[in-house]
Amino acid sequence: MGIVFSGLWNRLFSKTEVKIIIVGLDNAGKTTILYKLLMNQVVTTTPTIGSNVEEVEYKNIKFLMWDIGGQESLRASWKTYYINTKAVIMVIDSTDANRLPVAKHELHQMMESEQLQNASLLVFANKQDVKGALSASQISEALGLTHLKDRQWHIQACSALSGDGLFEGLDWVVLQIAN
Ligand SMILES: Nc1nc2c(ncn2[C@@H]2O[C@H](COP(=O)(O)OP(=O)(O)OP(=O)(O)O)[C@@H](O)[C@H]2O)c(=O)[nH]1
Ligand SMILES: [Mg+2]
Repeated sequence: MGIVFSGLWNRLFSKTEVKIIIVGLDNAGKTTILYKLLMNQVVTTTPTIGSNVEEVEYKNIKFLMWDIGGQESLRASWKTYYINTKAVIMVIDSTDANRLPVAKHELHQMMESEQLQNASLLVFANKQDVKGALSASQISEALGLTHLKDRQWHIQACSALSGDGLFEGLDWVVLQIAN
């Protein structure tokens, strides 16, 4: 049974490339997350101008992950990355309570896009290793996730430094894609 299932899984996904975009405000930890997923290493980052793109293979799925710069002046360009996106990963700095309203605004605006209508949404409540970080449920509340209409969404607490929570989040994306 397991062999039959994994054969089916391979046939479904082995040649497919699944596009993911990683968005969020500057300093949220997007680039750190991308390279932790890719290499299991914490890299030294500088603010992303434009984007980084990497292929991350997980559970026999090839994810094409676009990490997009989050500075204010770059946010208008996020929409140029939307086409064919299967999942959006929104990264939140859980220690940056002051800018949660800005993150909420960007998120809800993005979710109105026609091109993202069928995309699943994974929110990473990042930097959980920092004392005093807001919990995933506090972030969920602040972002108004329950108000999103017709959207498969999930919030996952994580730390890009330790890696805790990252693959749990990706497991949820895998399930959405399989469905
Ligand atoms: N303590 C802690 N620091 C983190 C974590 N993730 C990222 N950082 C730090 O946060 C800073 C910003 O990380 P980046 O990955 O460059 O942030 P970004 O979201 O890519 O930022 P932009 O490219 O400007 O949009 C860096 O100093 C990281 O080391 C985390 O989980 N915990
Ligand atoms: Mg970056």
